[in-house]
Amino acid sequence: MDRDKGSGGGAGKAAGGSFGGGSGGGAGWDWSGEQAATALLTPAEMAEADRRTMAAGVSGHELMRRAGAAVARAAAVMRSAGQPVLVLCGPGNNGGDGYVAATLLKHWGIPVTLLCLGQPDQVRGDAAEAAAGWRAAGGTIALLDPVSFIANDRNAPRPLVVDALFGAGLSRPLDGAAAAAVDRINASALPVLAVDVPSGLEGATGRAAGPVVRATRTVTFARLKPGHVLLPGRDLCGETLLCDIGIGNETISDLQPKARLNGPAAWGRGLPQPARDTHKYARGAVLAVSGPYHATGAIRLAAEAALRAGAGLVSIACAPAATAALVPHLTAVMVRPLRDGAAWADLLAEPRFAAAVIGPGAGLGEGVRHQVLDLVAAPAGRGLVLDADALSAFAGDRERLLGALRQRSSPAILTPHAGEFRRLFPQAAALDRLAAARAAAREAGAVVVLKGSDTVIAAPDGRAFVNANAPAALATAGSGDVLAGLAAGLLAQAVAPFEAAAMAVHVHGAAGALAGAGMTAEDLLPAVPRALARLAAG
Ligand SMILES: NC(=O)C1=CN([C@@H]2O[C@H](COP(=O)(O)OP(=O)(O)OC[C@H]3O[C@@H](n4cnc5c(N)ncnc54)[C@H](O)[C@@H]3O)[C@@H](O)[C@H]2O)[C@@H](O)CC1
Ligand SMILES: [K+]
Repeated sequence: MDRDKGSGGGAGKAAGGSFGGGSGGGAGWDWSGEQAATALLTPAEMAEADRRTMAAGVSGHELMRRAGAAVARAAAVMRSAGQPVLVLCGPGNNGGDGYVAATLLKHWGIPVTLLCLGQPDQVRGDAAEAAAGWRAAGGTIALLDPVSFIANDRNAPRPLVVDALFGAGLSRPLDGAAAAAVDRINASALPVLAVDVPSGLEGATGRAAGPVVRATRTVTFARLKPGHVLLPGRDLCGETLLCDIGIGNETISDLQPKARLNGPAAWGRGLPQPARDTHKYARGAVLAVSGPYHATGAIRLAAEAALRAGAGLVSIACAPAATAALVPHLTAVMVRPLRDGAAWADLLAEPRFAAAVIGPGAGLGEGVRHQVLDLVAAPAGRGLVLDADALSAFAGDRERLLGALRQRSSPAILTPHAGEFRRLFPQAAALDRLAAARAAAREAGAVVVLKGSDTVIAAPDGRAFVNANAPAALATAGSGDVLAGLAAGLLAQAVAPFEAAAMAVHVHGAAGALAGAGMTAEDLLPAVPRALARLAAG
């Protein structure tokens, strides 16, 4: 199969490094178990998996046959009774899948029309063979005229559109006839089944630099790609169906992919469970640092979330003036008023605290910067979550924070939303979200949780989880404070920072789904134990 040609020159090279297979490509991630199913493959990695599968003896034609058959099955299920199917084929192997699907649908007695973008005699390799198969089955290939290919006539039958124009081989934004065709598809409001990715979408990033098909459903092969879960790609795909085309787990794990879909199957371990004979001191203590009197609510949310995540004890350190605002609203969480610098130093030196969280409601002054830097420099082994103001306070002095973070032996967790991220990592912010979080994590030597509906959790070595379980209702005041607290609570239980961050994000999303529409951050707190119970039950 002539795939290298259409893969933008990327075959054999993943963005940002060579494929694994021995030279430490994705060191630190075990791919031997069910985690292999959670890999998110870049189009370049997918093309390489395809090439290796072919080298192992499965022909390119056979791979295309399997992919096309999966598309045909999906189309047959999706169309309503009597509905015709309109298959739109592009010039590469994505179009090849379309020819195979059209041939099968015709065999099954389903009315199919096939239109081809560009000259059919320019189709090469396996796609040309698939086109020949379609012709041999009695099919005709007409040229796609972007102006007229979808009838305006309201009485004409409304077909199911199979979008096999461009897939993983997209090498530049769509323009000309391709762009016009995409615009026409989108304006038609017809149901669309996209092959691999909606045409125009970048599989590696979930972005589209030009026109892109808005699909109802997308069939993809072997593994999800980042573009299926990152926004806006996830929305443009509609419902995504993943189909096996016989690319083995071993082939994929040999590539040592650097991204996973976040969730229990991806972590390689479960959430921490208390031992039967444990006690509160053994479950890990969290130190949460409060802001001033008028801004104590945020740290209370974080502190209570840390307790619910399983920390044995949580103490909020605060200025004496803030005590009166905190105490009436707390029960299990303890309050530690700090009368002077000596008390702060004593607190930092207490070995009991396994993790700390600072930032929610903290304020932006030099005092906060000092507290943050003291915590960053705290004894090795203490986990640290920096959120909100703990990040924004360094907007004009970023190197001071990043330099200190890089000195840590165990990475801190940074949990910026897009605005905080831009302030701290202005250069990385121009990249796509996956690349941005990775660049920031590398620069800071920290785990970076770039928050959003498609939160990316990146480690300094380039590994990343992409999260997709967050309901829109999570975008509410105080929600991030709960997330920061969950991460601190997991760090306190000796979960490693990268996994703790990924678990916190997933639990946060699951709690949000349970709390439901109209929820507030307070509602998230009681939903956390319910989310944990569901996750524990599998
Ligand atoms: N494991 C795999 O890699 C498999 C891939 N398959 C299919 O093969 C597809 C990838 O095939 P290809 O690599 O041939 O790529 P595509 O079919 O996505 O597109 C490649 C062609 O489009 C042209 N092109 C790229 N961007 C363009 C633009 N903006 N405007 C106009 N022309 C443009 C290229 O020059 C090339 O001719 C996948 O998406 C999938 O559908 C399946 O057949 C099964 C297995
Ligand atoms: K497509």
